[in-house]
Amino acid sequence: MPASGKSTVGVLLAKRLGYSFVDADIVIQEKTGKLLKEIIAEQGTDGFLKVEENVNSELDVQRSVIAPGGSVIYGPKAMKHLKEISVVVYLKLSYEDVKMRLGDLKDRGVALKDGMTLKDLYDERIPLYEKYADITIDETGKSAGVIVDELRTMMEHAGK
Ligand SMILES: Nc1ncnc2c1ncn2[C@@H]1O[C@H](COP(=O)(O)OP(=O)(O)O)[C@@H](O)[C@H]1O
Ligand SMILES: O=C(O)C1=C[C@@H](OP(=O)(O)O)[C@@H](O)[C@H](O)C1
Ligand SMILES: [Mg+2]
Repeated sequence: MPASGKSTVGVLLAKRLGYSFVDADIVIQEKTGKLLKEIIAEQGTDGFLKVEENVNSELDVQRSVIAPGGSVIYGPKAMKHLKEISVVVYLKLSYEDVKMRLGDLKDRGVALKDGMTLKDLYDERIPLYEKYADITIDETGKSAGVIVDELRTMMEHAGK
């Protein structure tokens, strides 16, 4: 989910593992020369999702932690690619915690279709995150440091 801590936890994990860190949102911005919210304003949510799916499908990295945007989950081509090249981690967070962390949805550029509430988005996405996850971590009440420690232990057993 947006604001579940992918970028925060991802960079800490990369440092601990001695890996590179790739934030797919930054790659999108570099490739398009635009802010995410500008892409959404100009091309709509569906247009943004296509750009995001294409960029994530083309990620060609090794020994890296990748933090994609939460909406990457809507792109089957991107998710197939990420499943092939990586261990996919689902950072599980309650609706209340997501809402509290997110703040201004428009400013953050969440891929919210017209008329959809954050709760609708949460309910729509949960089955998708569950479907694609290789590893799931319940983040409730855990600091980023604790989550990184748990992830490192789980990764050792994931074998990819
Ligand atoms: N384990 C955590 N506990 C509390 N707040 C967190 C935790 N991990 C991240 N955050 C905060 O949540 C917000 C969103 O984090 P971010 O890494 O940008 O998420 P994402 O990349 O998944 O959208 C930030 O303000 C960050 O400091
Ligand atoms: O989940 C979403 O709809 C989105 C999450 C954002 O990334 P984070 O998940 O890093 O916040 C970003 O990709 C885009 O603004 C859409
Ligand atoms: Mg992020």
